[in-house]
Amino acid sequence: MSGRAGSVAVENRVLVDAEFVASAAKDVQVVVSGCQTAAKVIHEAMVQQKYSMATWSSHELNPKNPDASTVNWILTVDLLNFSFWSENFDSNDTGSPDTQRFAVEYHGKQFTGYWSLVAAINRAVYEYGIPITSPEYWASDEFTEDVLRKVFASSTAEQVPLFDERYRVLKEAGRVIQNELLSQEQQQRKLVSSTDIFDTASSTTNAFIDLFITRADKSALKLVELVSTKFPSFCDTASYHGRTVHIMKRAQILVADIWACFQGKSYGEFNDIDQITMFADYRVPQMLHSLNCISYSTDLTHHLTSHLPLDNGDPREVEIRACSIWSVEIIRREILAIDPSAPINSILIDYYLWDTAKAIQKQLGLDQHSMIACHRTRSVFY
Ligand SMILES: Nc1nc2c(c(CN[C@H]3C=C[C@H](O)[C@@H]3O)cn2[C@@H]2O[C@H](COP(=O)(O)O)[C@@H](O)[C@H]2O)c(=O)[nH]1
Repeated sequence: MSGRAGSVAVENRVLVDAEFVASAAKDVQVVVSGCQTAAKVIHEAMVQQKYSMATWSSHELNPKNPDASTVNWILTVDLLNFSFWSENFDSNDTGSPDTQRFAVEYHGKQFTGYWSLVAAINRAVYEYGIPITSPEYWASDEFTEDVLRKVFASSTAEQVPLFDERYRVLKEAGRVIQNELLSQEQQQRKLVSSTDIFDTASSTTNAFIDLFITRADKSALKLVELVSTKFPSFCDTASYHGRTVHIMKRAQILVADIWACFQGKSYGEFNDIDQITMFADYRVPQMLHSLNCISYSTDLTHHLTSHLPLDNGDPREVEIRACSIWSVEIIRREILAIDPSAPINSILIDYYLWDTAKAIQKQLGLDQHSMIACHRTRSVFY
């Protein structure tokens, strides 16, 4: 499977590798019959709910009238979009701040999980006046651990997981963008005979747009490749059976969030967006398992229900993530077989499954008996 991007075909490594792992997996199986059944249910629900890329902006905390600065907002969120599950609190994964799991108070409400991150970013920008979405700020001496501690100030006993890694990821991203700007200016200087006509004042505000989105030339796969090559924290791969497999969860959701936020136009225009796969996090696999799209071995089931940790890169963790990607690909193909004109892709199927899992958590207060526990991997990749 390859995306046709501009003149050069960019191979869809994530999908090729997901199929490879699914065919070799021992502890996780993709249940094709379950995917076919789920495809009908998901398709009908998405039609009924009018679920589309516009749903992204309907979320309370997501930006409504996007402009160039919104790209930096999305970049910030998706650089930090990892590992919100609680080690010692909320063992039934209810998502409630009453369990004292990490929570952020914003606009008089408590947000946990992924939404605690978005609330923290919005609170920093709009209430604290901290320019936390500026790559120039990340690279500056003003941005210290104490500032980030204020950004992630918790309203419960638990602090944000992986605080040190979050600080390192932003600092690293600031340096990457600064270095990219520098080398671009040096190249441009070489091209210009005399520097007096060359405007050296480069704006880092739009640096990510100029250095990455523009260079990707409307190819989603190219943009995934660019960010995962330049930003180590986006380079989400694993070694499985001696082969490097590409998962690229945050690089792909970064592209998807830009596409959805700008509704496929402006900075969100990509000619191969349908090549982006499901985002291999820890929440959607739980939903796919409950829909019988993937199944776990007895040993793995016991491991998860016992809340035992699973290392990033453990073959079982790679199988959960890759089989989830492959099962959503089968669901996508099944929906298009039912309705070839359905305006869906793996992004929207994923968003729908994630939003639905969160709605179930909120309504039922997820307990171990209704859905299998999420796998517990501490990682900056998801
Ligand atoms: N596969 C997939 N994973 C996603 C998302 C999102 C947020 N997207 C929302 C924004 C706009 C869209 O409409 C979605 O509503 C976060 N995550 C991941 O989940 C985990 C957090 O879970 P919990 O601790 O329970 O909140 C963590 O790994 C995080 O990286 C998604 O959409 N798909």
